Amino acid sequence: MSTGLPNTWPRLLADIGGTNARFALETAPGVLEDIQVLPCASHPTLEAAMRSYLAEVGSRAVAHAAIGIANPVTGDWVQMTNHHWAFSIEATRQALGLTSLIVINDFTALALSLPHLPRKELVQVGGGDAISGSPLALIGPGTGLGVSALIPSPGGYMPLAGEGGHVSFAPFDEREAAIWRYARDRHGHVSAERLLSGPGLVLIYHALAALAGEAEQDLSAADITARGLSGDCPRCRETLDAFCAMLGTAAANLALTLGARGGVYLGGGIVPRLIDYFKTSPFRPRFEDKGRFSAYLAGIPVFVINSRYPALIGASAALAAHLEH
Ligand SMILES: Nc1ncnc2c1ncn2[C@@H]1O[C@H](COP(=O)(O)OP(=O)(O)OP(=O)(O)O)[C@@H](O)[C@H]1O
Repeated sequence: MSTGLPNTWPRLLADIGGTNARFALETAPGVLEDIQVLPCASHPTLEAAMRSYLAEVGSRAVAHAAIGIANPVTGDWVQMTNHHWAFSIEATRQALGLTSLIVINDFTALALSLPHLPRKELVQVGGGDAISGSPLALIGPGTGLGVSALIPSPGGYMPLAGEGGHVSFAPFDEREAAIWRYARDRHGHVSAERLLSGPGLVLIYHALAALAGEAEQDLSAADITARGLSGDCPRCRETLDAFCAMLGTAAANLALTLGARGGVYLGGGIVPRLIDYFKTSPFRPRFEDKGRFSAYLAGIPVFVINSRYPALIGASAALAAHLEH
């Protein structure tokens, strides 16, 4: 059934993370204009942020909108995992006078963008060629840890809508077992996201400082990165090395689970900020350190997504598919 007026432009696209909300107007297929990034904390609700953006860009009539958001989307009521925004999709659609509003997980949106990203915006970190017709895995640390994939099907790629950031963290060696114990003593269940995220960088730093019997400093994730990369703080550097190694384990686990010989894509806001260091960090050796499956993993290319607004491109693809059916 047609959803009505599918060719009405502009369309409103949004990518809502735990820290930032990114908005754009799509004025023709794949053409994004007026991209703005608003801190989520500056607005009491998503609807208020959307209204503020639309007012800012001039109140052009928008009929269709798509949102990728950092939480599971299981029905009409949406509750963010790492921020307090919560809303009804239908009430928001009506309040904003939209004909259609679709809401999908932000990493489902990011997965949908993968076939559309220019090669020059992907930084390959090891491995061989992608095997066409195979699944593409996606994992990305930011405020949280997003996970998704594209699975080939006769009708094209199908995106996964899972919550793979919340699987249990799997320590690889004694140091990681000690970090796991430190985290479990404070938080109970230790998910992968607990350590592989911006807050996770801080937690790993605290754990390593405590294990070394050092007084920890009050450092943010960005501070740890800056000091680790500049060489000013060996414990910060150890934190980055541990973080990248743990991400290698998590990415390889995902690749094995999915048979992702089409490649593993790394999204989120953290890895692109570390990109030069990341290429020679413990990430890739750890990715391949999987016993009898080391050769299998050695062939899989890893691509760091170095695009500015990739999830908006995925939201555009999701909306186009929705309006065509
Ligand atoms: N230079 C840096 N190095 C490492 N981490 C950083 C740096 N700058 C910011 N961060 C962390 O990155 C996280 C924000 O990630 P991102 O830019 O992906 O935002 P987001 O899209 O709002 O997050 P998400 O989609 O995961 O909810 C925050 O936890 C922040 O502390």
